[in-house]
Amino acid sequence: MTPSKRIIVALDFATEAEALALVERLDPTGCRVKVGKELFTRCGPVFVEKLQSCGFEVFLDLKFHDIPNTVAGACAAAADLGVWMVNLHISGGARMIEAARARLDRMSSRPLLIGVTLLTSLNREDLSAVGCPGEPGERVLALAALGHAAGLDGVVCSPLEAAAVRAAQGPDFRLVTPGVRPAGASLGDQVRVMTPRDALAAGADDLVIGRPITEADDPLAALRAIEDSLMT
Ligand SMILES: O=C(O)c1cc(=O)[nH]c(=O)n1[C@@H]1O[C@H](COP(=O)(O)O)[C@@H](O)[C@H]1O
Repeated sequence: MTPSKRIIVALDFATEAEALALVERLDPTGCRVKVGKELFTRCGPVFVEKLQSCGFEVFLDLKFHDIPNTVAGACAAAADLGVWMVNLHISGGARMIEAARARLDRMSSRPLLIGVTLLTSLNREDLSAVGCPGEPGERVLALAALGHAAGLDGVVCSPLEAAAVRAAQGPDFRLVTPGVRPAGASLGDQVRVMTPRDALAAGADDLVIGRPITEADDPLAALRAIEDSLMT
């Protein structure tokens, strides 16, 4: 796989027109795209199908978190939609993940099932405030282990935790990392971040990148600059 195919462009737009304006300039053989809560709530499955008909592999990022039966059904719906990757929150527990995986395994083809460990917008203080004292890295490692044992194909984590998760979970466990910022780029609400190049070096398989591309004056040039930074 070329380094550029490692990039998943987060289509966090308010309208289909804005998303399409960028997507029409992207090469589906060079990157993947992510549809998250905002765009999916506005445009729904029809927009995902439109992306797929243009040749894009779609990461459906709805971060399911509910009782096992409900999450299993939602994952089956994602599989029916034909998406490449779907995610859930590992904090929903082992039985929720096992139910999702079991339902997907009964289907003729299924998306990669990925679990969110700890949102990249959270730091130690945020964790403590919601009753989970301790280091973010420790919590990520524990959740990744739980998720792997319950049947996940991989996890979403910050690139800061990628090397430790890779060491603990082995080479075949997929590491999807948002919290990626080119040197000097605005962090926005992200807290646990690394540059694209450092994230890859730390062992990330997929780099999820949104605003550094979508909010750039020239999004395509921003994407190309990130791709170039991965080659050098
Ligand atoms: O699951 C995700 O994709 C995700 C998990 C996480 O912990 N942090 C995180 O930022 N994301 C998503 O990754 C994208 C990052 O976007 P930017 O911060 O604009 O690069 C957003 O669409 C988030 O919803």
